[in-house]
Amino acid sequence: MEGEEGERRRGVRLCCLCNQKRASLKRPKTLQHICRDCFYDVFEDEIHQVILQNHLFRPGERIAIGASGGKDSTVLAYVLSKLNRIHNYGLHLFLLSVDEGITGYRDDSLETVHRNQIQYGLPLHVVSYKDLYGWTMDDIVKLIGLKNNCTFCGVFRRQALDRGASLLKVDKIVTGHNADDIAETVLLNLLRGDIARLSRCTSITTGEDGPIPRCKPFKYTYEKEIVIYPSEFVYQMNLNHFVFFLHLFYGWIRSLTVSLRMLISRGSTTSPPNAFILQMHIVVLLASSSRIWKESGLALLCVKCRPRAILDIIKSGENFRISTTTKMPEQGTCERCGYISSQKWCKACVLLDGLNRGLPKLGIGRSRGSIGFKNGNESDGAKSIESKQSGTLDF
Ligand SMILES: Nc1ncnc2c1ncn2[C@@H]1O[C@H](COP(=O)(O)OP(=O)(O)OP(=O)(O)O)[C@@H](O)[C@H]1O
Repeated sequence: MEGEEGERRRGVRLCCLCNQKRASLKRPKTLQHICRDCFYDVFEDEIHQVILQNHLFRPGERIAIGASGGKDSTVLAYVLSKLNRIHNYGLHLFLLSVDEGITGYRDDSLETVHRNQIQYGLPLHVVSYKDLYGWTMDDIVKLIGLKNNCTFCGVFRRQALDRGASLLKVDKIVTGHNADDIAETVLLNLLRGDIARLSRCTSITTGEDGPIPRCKPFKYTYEKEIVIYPSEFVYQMNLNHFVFFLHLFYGWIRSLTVSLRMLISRGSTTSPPNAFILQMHIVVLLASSSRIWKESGLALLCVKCRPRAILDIIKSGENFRISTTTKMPEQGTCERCGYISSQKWCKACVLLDGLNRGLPKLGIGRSRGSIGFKNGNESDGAKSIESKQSGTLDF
């Protein structure tokens, strides 16, 4: 108490949650000035509440964490194993990584996943495009060139994660998609008029009718907070802060050089520069639509002053109601591999067929005209559920 009085007298701002310790950061989600301990507590507790309120898991379930080696999935693996331990969820957790075969990018991030396997004591399973499809992304880029290769990467990754998950016999897959990813996807789907995706991109659990459901425990977690959180590792492990930040700095420099290298060689579009280009496209699209600009674009840009903008966009996405007369794609299974598909062949099989026949562009773009709708009603306006990527949620 004396300490608190003393801090006050010295004009030090106290944490607005515990009112005892010195506030050391401004929380990006709420702009509250809080101390480090309270930040870690609220960060973890909010995710715990999201898991409980949405009944994401049941005791005894086997859960695969989609581990890309990036910040989101690394923090997800750490937080989920901690919550599982302290709240006795009773989950069996696994790390599942997809190696797309992108030299200088995925091989680097897989090193992180291998480190996480040891640090968190979680079993790791890696599935590769080379083993599953006979092609690496590097091979595909060589064949198809600079444009459109993200279609291959996205479609194959989605299916590869499902295939890896079924090998592990898991009940669910969790991914590190965060609130910013979801808000971005809502806006993209809105701008593209993609009703089918708009209706499901805000769901915390998707694919319940597919092979393995996918959950997003970070649905309401802000990316900026995920970036702040890792210093918890330092704190918990009593590591030397200098060494940690040196390591972090080294990581940034390394990803910057990889990004620049890929930008110069204009390699695979899964690279960070393309994510940046995509975001730039959104800004341009927002700028060209005055209404959206007013209602959400401006809010997005002013997210620093009005952090709720991200949650509001997610809420608007959740509140969308689809008219009952809108025809939605009919889900079935691929005649070739048995994967979910609204067409005769799933998108991965169409793409793979094109690659193997030396006609890689065969399956790119809308599937109209290539392989007809299963039930023959192609002209009804319903589009393939796997026909194109839309936002960061489709991977
Ligand atoms: N190669 C992969 N292997 C396994 N899971 C993946 C892979 N790529 C993406 N994911 C999953 O999808 C989520 C979102 O992927 P995205 O490509 O948008 O990366 P991100 O937003 O930078 O996330 P991260 O920081 O975890 O890489 C990741 O958090 C991860 O759970």
